[in-house]
Amino acid sequence: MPQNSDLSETRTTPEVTATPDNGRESPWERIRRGLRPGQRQMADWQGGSLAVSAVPGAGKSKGMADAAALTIARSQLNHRRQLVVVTFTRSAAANIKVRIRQALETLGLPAYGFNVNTLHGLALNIATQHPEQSGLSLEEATLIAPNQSHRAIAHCVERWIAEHPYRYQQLIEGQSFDGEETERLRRQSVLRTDVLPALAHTVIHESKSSGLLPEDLLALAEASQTRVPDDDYEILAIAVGLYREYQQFLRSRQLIDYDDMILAALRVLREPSTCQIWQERVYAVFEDEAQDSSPLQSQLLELLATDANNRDAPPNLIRVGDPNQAINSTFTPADPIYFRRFCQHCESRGLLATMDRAGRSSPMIIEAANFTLDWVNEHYPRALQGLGTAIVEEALPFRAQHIHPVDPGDPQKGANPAPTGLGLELCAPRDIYATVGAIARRIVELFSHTSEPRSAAILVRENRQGRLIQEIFSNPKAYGLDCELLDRGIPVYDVAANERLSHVPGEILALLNFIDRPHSPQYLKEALRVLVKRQRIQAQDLDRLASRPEQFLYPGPLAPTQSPSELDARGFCTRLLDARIALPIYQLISFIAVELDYNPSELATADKLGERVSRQTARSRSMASILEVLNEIVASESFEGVDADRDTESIYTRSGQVTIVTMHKAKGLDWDYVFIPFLHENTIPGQSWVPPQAQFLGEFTLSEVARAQIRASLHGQKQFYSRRLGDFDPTTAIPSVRESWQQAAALKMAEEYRLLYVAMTRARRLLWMSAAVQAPFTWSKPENLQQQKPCPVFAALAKHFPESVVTVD
Ligand SMILES: Nc1ncnc2c1ncn2[C@@H]1O[C@H](COP(=O)(O)OP(=O)(O)OP(=O)(O)O)[C@@H](O)[C@H]1O
Repeated sequence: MPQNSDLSETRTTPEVTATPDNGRESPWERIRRGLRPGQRQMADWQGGSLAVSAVPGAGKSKGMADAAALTIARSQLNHRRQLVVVTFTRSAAANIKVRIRQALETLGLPAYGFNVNTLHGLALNIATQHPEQSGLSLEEATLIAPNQSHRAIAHCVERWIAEHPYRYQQLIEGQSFDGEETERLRRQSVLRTDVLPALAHTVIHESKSSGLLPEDLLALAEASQTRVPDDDYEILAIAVGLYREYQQFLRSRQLIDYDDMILAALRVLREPSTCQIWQERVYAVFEDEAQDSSPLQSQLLELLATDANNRDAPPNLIRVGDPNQAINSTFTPADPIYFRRFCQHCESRGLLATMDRAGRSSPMIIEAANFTLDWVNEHYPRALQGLGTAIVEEALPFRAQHIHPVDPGDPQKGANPAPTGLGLELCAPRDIYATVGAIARRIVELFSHTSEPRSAAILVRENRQGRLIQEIFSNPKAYGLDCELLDRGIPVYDVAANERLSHVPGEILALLNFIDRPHSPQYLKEALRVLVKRQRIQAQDLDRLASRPEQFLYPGPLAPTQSPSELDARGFCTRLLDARIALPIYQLISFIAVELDYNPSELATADKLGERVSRQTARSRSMASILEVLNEIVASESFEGVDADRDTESIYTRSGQVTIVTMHKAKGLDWDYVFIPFLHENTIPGQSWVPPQAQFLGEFTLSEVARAQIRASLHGQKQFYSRRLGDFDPTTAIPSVRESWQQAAALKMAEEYRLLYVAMTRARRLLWMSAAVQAPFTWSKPENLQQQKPCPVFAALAKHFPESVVTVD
């Protein structure tokens, strides 16, 4: 058990366990009695490691906050010795801080002895307090969060191409190549702007977040050369080159990324003297949303939670999470396998608490969620055929953990509320437009039959679906619908539309880059992408256009005739280039904003951006300085971030309102009525596919194969959850390209099903789900309807709960 050392300030211990003599219940007991069994296990924790595997709505934050307050009281924590609570987002951190304060107040204690942080906030704190050990000084370094089109990635791709002409040529030749010049240019464009940036982005993040240096990746690449016979391109060797170039670029520009911050904090903790200071300062660590942590982050927490005076003892660490709500594993290295293994490890020592009671939803909704989990786990192994039983078991989409309604006498008021309507309603409208009409009618019905405050949300898989719903709601007559949602004064809050403002600087930068260097295939393609996204030009083969900028923009008399959509795109691009000559440089931003058909708030954002750029470039107003400032704005992020003070949760879940939000963003929230439309097989679970323009490389994508190979190799390490991580063994099994692609497909499928599960478990009183008979093949062309198969789980639910199937017009 952790020891208290050097307490210069002491707290008055509340009545910790006993009932006071007067027979009245102590505040301590009151808090403890108000907890559910799994929450109580957390509250009674007195040291060592504990895994808490919770179901949706089980009360993870409530349990953690109360357990934190009781621990602070019991161990008399103070400013010098603290409990560190780690959450995934800033808003969750703010939320839990308030709850801990409230619980301490109930105990009659002042609000200190704890520190709530996000993982990155914590790492930054550690790293900047010891700049010599961490090698990190924020005064000199700039923090970046590179995405695939970030200049750091573009730079490393260009450098790699220059340094590796032979490998690059091999990629251009792909599976077969007849040497035709236009095709060569097209392939170059695809490699430069899509394939290699995606590979770089995936591999760098995956490796860095797992503590793998370029040398480690090189060892893996060398091992794979002898073991993976179908790897013609030696994908991991390419990845090593990209990773090295990226690191070099960051060093030369004094840039750091988020993984560097964790690594910097780890450097501090690897230094015995500073490690001692931190370990003495930290009494224990409580981690929320543990399923979303990367291996390196877990390593940091374990080190921090280790008792300075007894380093061989298990770390004083509670990790709370729900492996079934892991929905970041295909775009971050946070694979749910790590938290599951931690749970197994603790379970074998009797140190696993399970929070499987949840009061959020009506029993019918709980039944539907449990059914989904079982159905998917049962049918999913087919997707993993040929991968070996051990992998299949660990890679099942869900931990076999059912949600149970709360016990009688549960402290949560109104737990497991009575259902509204059927509780679960499933329907198959004739098409997507009829779907939106049916949702609108049902919402009007639901809101007009109650005077109670009720909230509703429509959860979509992607923003384009949300945009269409909003469009139909605003103008139902144009779609032949009679929908009175807005007439009734029911407000609709479209989360994506309100967040679109954050895209403004990036879009403007893309167009300015093109105006500055129109002959760069990369900048031309980025600009065309923005124009397609903003629906200013039609979707078309952008690589073909971008591979010969000169010919596309200024075709000579012998050039092939351009199609109407190409002509349109060209017209747009040349207009932008003319503006460069016709307008003063400082007016270009406003000009672009108008050309992109921004709405009033986007225009205002662009104006504000223009002002800032103009202020920062007052001394030398050249295109180069404008681009530099804009790049800085787009690329750098500060911790005191944009949304820090906005209580988005309460905006999203306001009663009387309908919120349109993606399933990803809905995580952690709940509504009385939840609508999940457009459940088709081609979106959930969808399919792994290779974009047609990249098929010359083969029937797989390089980035997904590399990710699967790195992960398989990491997962082979049995001690993965442990502090002894670091002895990376590249000789563990590396799957072939074919197997890796299959594993990538399985990972995606599992994640899609977990996403659906997260969406379903947001509902309190009514869960309405639908799969229209006619739906688009792709949501970039929603008007192209065709018969679509429902998502297999939807079909299974309809079969299993026939009484929930309703018909709509
Ligand atoms: N012991 C309890 N007493 C009273 N209310 C509780 C208790 N435990 C949980 N609740 C309530 O249950 C609801 C769900 O809790 P919470 O949001 O913490 O769940 P969660 O586990 O984080 O859910 P999810 O993982 O689905 O986001 C909250 O309204 C919370 O106040």
